[in-house]
Amino acid sequence: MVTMTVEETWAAPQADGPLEATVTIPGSKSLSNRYLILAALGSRPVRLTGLLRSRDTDLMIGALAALGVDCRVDPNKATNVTVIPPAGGRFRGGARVDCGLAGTVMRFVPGLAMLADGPTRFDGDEQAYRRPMRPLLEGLTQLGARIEYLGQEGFLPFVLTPPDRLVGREVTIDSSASSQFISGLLLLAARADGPTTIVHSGQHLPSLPHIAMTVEDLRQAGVRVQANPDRCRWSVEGRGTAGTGLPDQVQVEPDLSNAAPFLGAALIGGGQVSVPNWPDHTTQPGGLLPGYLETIGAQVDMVPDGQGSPTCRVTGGEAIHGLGDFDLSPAGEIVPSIAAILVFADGPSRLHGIGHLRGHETNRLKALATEITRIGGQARELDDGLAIEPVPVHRLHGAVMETYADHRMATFAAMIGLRIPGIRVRNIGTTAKTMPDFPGMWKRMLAGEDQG
Ligand SMILES: O=C(O)C1=C[C@@H](OP(=O)(O)O)[C@@H](O)[C@H](O)C1
Ligand SMILES: C=C(OP(=O)(O)O)C(=O)O
Repeated sequence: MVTMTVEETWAAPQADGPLEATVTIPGSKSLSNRYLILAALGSRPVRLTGLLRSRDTDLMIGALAALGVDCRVDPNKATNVTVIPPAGGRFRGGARVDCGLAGTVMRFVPGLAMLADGPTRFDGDEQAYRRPMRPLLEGLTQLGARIEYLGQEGFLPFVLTPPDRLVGREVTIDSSASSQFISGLLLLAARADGPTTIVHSGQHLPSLPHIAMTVEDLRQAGVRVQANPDRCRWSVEGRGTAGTGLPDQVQVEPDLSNAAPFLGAALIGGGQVSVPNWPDHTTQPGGLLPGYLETIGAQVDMVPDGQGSPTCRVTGGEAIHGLGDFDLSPAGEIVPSIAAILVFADGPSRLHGIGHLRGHETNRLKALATEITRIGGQARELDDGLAIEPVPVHRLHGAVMETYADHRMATFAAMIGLRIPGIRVRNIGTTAKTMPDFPGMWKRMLAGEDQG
């Protein structure tokens, strides 16, 4: 294990007065990586604009390149990328795919490997070896794949050998550990010969907005999908080698989950933070954020912007309220940001429906309980979530906070540091998983520099 001195940690800046900032948020990780996959599954070049460029999307671009997809980055603007699928829609076998710690890469790219002309080897960060993979790989096995596990069964690393031909059929998996298993199968099903029906057999299904996002993006790519989330069934028209047909150019929405630390800062630090280009309609779970923040005590205004989408302006209120018993299963990925705000609440919160966060970048329930306790707060894991009790702010104190290679634990710690002096953060660079320059953006927000 690498140990770090205090000097190597990042001193989280405190808010020394009410915030007054406009922050432009880079493209959505989830949309960027879906569009990259959907473009690769098509038969014509697609130009993606406003694409997120961060570790997770660069890993996706690297994975596509390894499989024979030509991804051309605009030399004048790195967020514009043209994706050129391989001729005939057949991906290059014999590839090695590095998934890093990216759920979207490890759960979506094996689908592409089903259409390759040879086996593909999947590997990733050591920490990724603990992220669940088995239900996805069982689904792919039902579609004809052969999986050879190279480490622990059910986890990375593994080799996937594709079937000679991908034929649609009914596939049943338990997706309670991650919605990404269903999304990965849905994306691939667009290229099957004949229809595919995907059935979820488990009790709980997290992150339903992310599944709705996959369905909407497939439809945008001309693929017919019947979605019955209430019955846990999704059917996809298989378009065979005709593949998907995204428009020639697709603009990516800002990442609304990455907006959460900045908008949440207005509650913790006081004042106002605005995020421009807030989509009028979105499938991103971050679309639920304005409503959550209002419940917690913020004032939220959607300020019209004349021509484009409105600006979301969040103003911190007098008090921060606990959420009581609250189901966060639709928006698990923003739990660390919500939790950071709730540390300062005047009442308790019991966040439910998020047991699957134990299989995220790290065991987030354990990490959040540990880090809240470390600064003098009170939190404990629940079977399906996290309980946070109010503690007077003068009892909270500085500490060196761990981030567990988890970008959202790093932004969580930065949020805590807005109000508590002496917070230092280990490995702030881990935020590069989904945000290219979080420390710079945070500093500019605190300085009130307009990033709009
Ligand atoms: O499909 C996606 O883009 C995602 C789905 C969610 O995964 P889980 O269902 O595993 O939480 C989310 O947490 C993750 O950040 C991104
Ligand atoms: C869970 C997350 O990421 P991943 O796509 O790696 O699952 C996340 O970003 O919060």
